[in-house]
Amino acid sequence: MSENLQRLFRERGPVKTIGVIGMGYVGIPAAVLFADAPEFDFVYGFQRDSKNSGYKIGMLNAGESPLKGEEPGLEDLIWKVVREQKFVCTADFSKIRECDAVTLAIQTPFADPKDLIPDFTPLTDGIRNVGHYLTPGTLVVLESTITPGTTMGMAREILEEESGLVAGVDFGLAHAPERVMVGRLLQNIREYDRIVGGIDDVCTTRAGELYGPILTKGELILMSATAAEVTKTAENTFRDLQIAAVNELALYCEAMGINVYDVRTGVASLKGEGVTRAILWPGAGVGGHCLTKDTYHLERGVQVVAAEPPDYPEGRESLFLLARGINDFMPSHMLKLTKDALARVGKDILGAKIAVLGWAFLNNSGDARNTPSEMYRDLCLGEGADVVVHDPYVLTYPGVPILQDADAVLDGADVVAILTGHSQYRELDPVRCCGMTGQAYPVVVDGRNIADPDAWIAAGFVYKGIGRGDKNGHPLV
Ligand SMILES: NC(=O)C1=CN([C@@H]2O[C@H](COP(=O)(O)OP(=O)(O)OC[C@H]3O[C@@H](n4cnc5c(N)ncnc54)[C@H](O)[C@@H]3O)[C@@H](O)[C@H]2O)C=CC1
Ligand SMILES: CC(=O)N[C@@H]1[C@@H](OP(=O)(O)OP(=O)(O)OC[C@H]2O[C@@H](n3ccc(=O)[nH]c3=O)[C@H](O)[C@@H]2O)O[C@H](C(=O)O)[C@@H](O)[C@@H]1O
Repeated sequence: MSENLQRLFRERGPVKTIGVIGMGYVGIPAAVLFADAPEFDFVYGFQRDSKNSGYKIGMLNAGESPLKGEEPGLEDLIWKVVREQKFVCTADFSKIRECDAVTLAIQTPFADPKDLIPDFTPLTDGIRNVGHYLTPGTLVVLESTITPGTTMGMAREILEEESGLVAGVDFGLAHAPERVMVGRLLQNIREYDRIVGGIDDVCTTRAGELYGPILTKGELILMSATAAEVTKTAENTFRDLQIAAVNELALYCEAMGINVYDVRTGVASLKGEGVTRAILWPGAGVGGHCLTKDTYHLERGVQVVAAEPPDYPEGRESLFLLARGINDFMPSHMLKLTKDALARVGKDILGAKIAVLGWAFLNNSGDARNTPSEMYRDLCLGEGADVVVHDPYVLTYPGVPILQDADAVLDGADVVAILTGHSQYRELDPVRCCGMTGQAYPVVVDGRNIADPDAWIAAGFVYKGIGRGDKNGHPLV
């Protein structure tokens, strides 16, 4: 069967014209890197002319980047490939007929973060478009983060239905997940190893020929399409698991009256040939666009792909889902630390003013997607507290006033809760902060190991810190 496809690839020759669908954080850098590679002749950037994103077409064709934030080298590269007439952005999907390879980098959000069912509508719309214009001998690659089983399942079915062609016989199909981080898009695509997985070996090889030319330090790692889908979701599932492990350790250390950071230093010191303990950092919770969803993609994937449920300890919850539960528990633990500290000075959380320092989910970032700070704020509001939020990078957030004036947030606060490890919070002067609160014994709850316990206790705070069992029961000064 794949001999036919091999023949078609041979007749077509090496990939020369590429189509990238979805001009976003993933599609734009990929498209211009393909366009800049001497191995390829021309790249179409396909972008639907939608209300929200249609503006990107004009910007890109003028050599400008529509992406927010600093992306070193990206705008120069866009300008270069546009000037050299190696790249054009278009909403004319019929140009797919001219492409030897088409990649799809379309968003795959969750319809409702609570139900964690992915909304593949934009992606299936894109796949349908590709199928409509698909010609024999073309390679189709899904780059979006997808539930394992999607390439071999939904994507293949739609492409075959729309084109009347057969995957693996008339056209190639593969998955090559993205690992880029906003802020270093070009560097990540060039330097990270690239997972490439075809629905069969012929497709995997062809897909490797597509990505090889844009890698500098990165190596190709070839596997099956489903293994590539599992790799992408598992790499974030494992990071979430590592964080959950150290969060659980922090809770134990608090209960045992010891300092989790001493333990962390000790554990991390165990190094040697093949010996490592990838112990990460405990904190107030796990936010972001990746770790908060990819575990659920993996869990759903095993239901889709496995003919039989996996063999697993009877009645035991998935370790990966338990890890998600522990990480999502950390804002509740921050609430418990808050209430315990207030009780130490005869106060109740009802009516207390809580100053939340940090809304972004990541230190020194303005990205607040799925931020644990929101979980903590909601819990405090549910207890009748008055919550004010400070963040130096997040300027607005739907339904939540975010202040950039720390003094205004600290003024009269009963509690100072540090939810994000922004560097500037390390510079806070506890004595001045205590004065700003105007309280006899204000509370500080440190979710990111930012505050020096002794300094804040000496300044008159009731201190609580995640994992700081050695300090959390300190005598009042
Ligand atoms: N942004 C990131 O840092 C990373 C993203 N990813 C994954 O890559 C995928 C893409 O993510 P982003 O680039 O961030 O999304 P994005 O939202 O920035 O870009 C998607 C683009 O596709 C366009 N689009 C949507 N439906 C379309 C259609 N039917 N036809 C043509 N264009 C269409 C949108 O208008 C938008 O311009 C997602 O699955 C995401 O999970 C993976 C790793 C990192
Ligand atoms: C392409 C992609 O999906 N990249 C992922 C991305 O993860 P993300 O942007 O979500 O950042 P992250 O550093 O994992 O942090 C996620 C959340 O976890 C928390 N976090 C992170 C590390 C840690 O030791 N403890 C902890 O509590 C952070 O505060 C944050 O709320 O960036 C990670 C990275 O930068 O290392 C990378 O490992 C992930 O695979």
